[in-house]
Amino acid sequence: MSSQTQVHCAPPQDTRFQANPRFSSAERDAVYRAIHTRRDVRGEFLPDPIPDDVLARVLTAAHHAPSVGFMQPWDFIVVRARAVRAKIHADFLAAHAEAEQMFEEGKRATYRNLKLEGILESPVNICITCDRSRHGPVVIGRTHIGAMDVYSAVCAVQNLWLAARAENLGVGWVSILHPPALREALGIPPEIVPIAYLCIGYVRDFHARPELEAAGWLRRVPLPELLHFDGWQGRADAAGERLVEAIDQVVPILR
Ligand SMILES: Cc1cc2c(cc1C)N(C[C@H](O)[C@H](O)[C@H](O)COP(=O)(O)O)c1[nH]c(=O)[nH]c(=O)c1N2
Repeated sequence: MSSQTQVHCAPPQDTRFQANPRFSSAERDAVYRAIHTRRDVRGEFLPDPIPDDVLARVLTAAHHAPSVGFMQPWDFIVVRARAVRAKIHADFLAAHAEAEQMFEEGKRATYRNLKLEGILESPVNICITCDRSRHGPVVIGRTHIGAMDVYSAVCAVQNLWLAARAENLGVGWVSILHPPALREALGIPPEIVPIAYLCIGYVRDFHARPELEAAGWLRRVPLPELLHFDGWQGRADAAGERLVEAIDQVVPILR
């Protein structure tokens, strides 16, 4: 990065980034609003450019994700060149046609008609990668579960996704790609793992519900169905029942 484009994201006098003050209820609600109104965006992108300061904040948010042993295994490939995006889009079309055949016959037409990427419509694509050998072979927290570095890179994806929502930017994750084609298009070295290919840009609209839910593909599973108490086979005691009742009272913002 050139010195002219240096980003000052959190100057010490800026109280927004002080560690200790408690969140006000308005700040808390803003965080939940970002979580509940974040959407996977495919077909709603506008071509408007993303200002550098906005993109800088979103990337800085991604870089401040948690990571195993503070490894920060990620890199960010910012893709604007249409020719590069066109290459990746061509691979998407090939993978998408293959994917269709993997579903049972009755679902193929529905799958074919789903919009599952915005590679060319969005002005910027970002590939987040994972350098599994960064800082050497032994990493605090990855000594016994080897995939922790990959999970860390996914945390960066989620930070980016939420920060983008707060900036009124849509993000769509495209994983219907052949990894070798992605590597080739972006010149990713063999030791680096591509984790997420993301389309990012301003949007006409954020859908109120996940598009796959609106299309009748899958529904959101009620949270109580996913709760287990004191073990996989555990049953709710009185405290568990109270928690389930409390969950029923949670009204996700704007839903
Ligand atoms: C790891 C991973 C991979 C993908 C996705 C997500 C994640 C987490 N999603 C987005 C996914 O379909 C979406 O998150 C869910 O449908 C829920 O919708 P909302 O994100 O809540 O709008 C996604 N969407 C899409 O249109 N094409 C894709 O290839 C992918 N791939």
